Amino acid sequence: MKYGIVGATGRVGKLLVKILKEENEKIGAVMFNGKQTINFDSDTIITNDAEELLKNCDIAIDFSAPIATENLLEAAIKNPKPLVIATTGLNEHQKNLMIEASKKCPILYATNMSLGIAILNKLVAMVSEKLRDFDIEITEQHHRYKVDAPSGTALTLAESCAKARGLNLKDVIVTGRSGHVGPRSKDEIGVFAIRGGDVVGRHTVGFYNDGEFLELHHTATSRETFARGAIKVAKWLINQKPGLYSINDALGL
Ligand SMILES: NC(=O)C1=CN([C@@H]2O[C@H](COP(=O)(O)OP(=O)(O)OC[C@H]3O[C@@H](n4cnc5c(N)ncnc54)[C@H](OP(=O)(O)O)[C@@H]3O)[C@@H](O)[C@H]2O)C=CC1
Ligand SMILES: O=C(O)C1=N[C@H](C(=O)O)C[C@H](O)C1
Repeated sequence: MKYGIVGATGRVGKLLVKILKEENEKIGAVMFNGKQTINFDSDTIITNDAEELLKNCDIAIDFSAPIATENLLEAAIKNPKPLVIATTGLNEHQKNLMIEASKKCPILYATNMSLGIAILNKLVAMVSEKLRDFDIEITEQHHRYKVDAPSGTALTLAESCAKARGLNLKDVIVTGRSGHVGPRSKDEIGVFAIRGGDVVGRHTVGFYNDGEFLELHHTATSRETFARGAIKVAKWLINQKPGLYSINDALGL
C-alpha cells in the first residue's frame, strides 16, 4: 500500500519517512507547510494540498498541525481514504469534522500512539473508579518546541479518569492555579504542563488522599515509538469499514 504522510518534515514525520523507507514501504505523497528540510524519492508527490495527497496514497498518516488536519479532513470528505490522525490541539469544529469524515472513511484518532499510554488509559480509569475519594492531578512534560498545552495525551488521560467517575471533564478540569484560588474542590481534575529541553514526553497521573498517594508515570524516550505505533495501526486500519476508531480497537485492548 502507498502511504501519504501529512507533516512529513516534522519531528515525527521525518521518522515516519525514515522507517517506511527502511521497511521498503511505498510513500505515494507527502504534505507539509513549505519548509523542505529532507529529500524525498522522485516518485513521491510533494504537495501542500490535501486533495492531491489523498489522490496519491492508499492511507494517510497525520502528525502535523490542527489547520493541516482540518484541510485533510475536508479533502477526505470529497475523496475518502483511511486516515490515521495523531495531531493534537484540535478544536471542536475539527473534532466534529472528523466525525463527519468518519462516515465516509475509516479514521483512527489517537493523541498518543504508544502502547504504554494505551495501557495507562485503562489503568487510570480503573484506579479513578476504585479510589473514588482520591484527588486526581495530572502533569505532563514536553520539549520546548511543543505548541499546544496541555498535551493531547494528558487531556485523554483526564477524560478517562472523569468518565470512570461519571463526570463530564469540561465541568471539572482545572488547567492552572495562581493567586488565592481557595481549597481544592472534591471533583476537580488538575492538568498541568511543563515545557523544557528535549523531553520527548512524560505523563504522570497522581491519585492523592490523606495518608497515601499513588502516582502512575509513563515516559516516552524516543519519537520512534509514536511513528512505529502509527504505522502499526495504519496496517490494521486499511482493512476497516468507515467509522471512527480508537487505538484500543487497533491493538485489541
Ligand atoms: N499522537 C501521538 O502519538 C503524537 C502526536 N504528536 C502531535 O503531532 C503533531 C506534530 O508534532 P511534531 O512532529 O513534533 O511537530 P513539528 O512542528 O515538528 O512538525 C509539524 C509538521 O506539520 C507541518 N505543517 C504545519 N502546518 C502545516 C500546514 N498548515 N499545512 C501542511 N503542513 C503543515 C510542518 O511543515 P513545515 O516543516 O513545512 O512547517 C511539519 O512537517 C503535534 O500536534 C503533536 O502534538 C506528536 C507526537 C506523538
Ligand atoms: O508534541 C509532542 O511532542 C507530543 N504530543 C502528543 C500529545 O500532545 O499528547 C503525544 C506525545 O506526548 C508527544
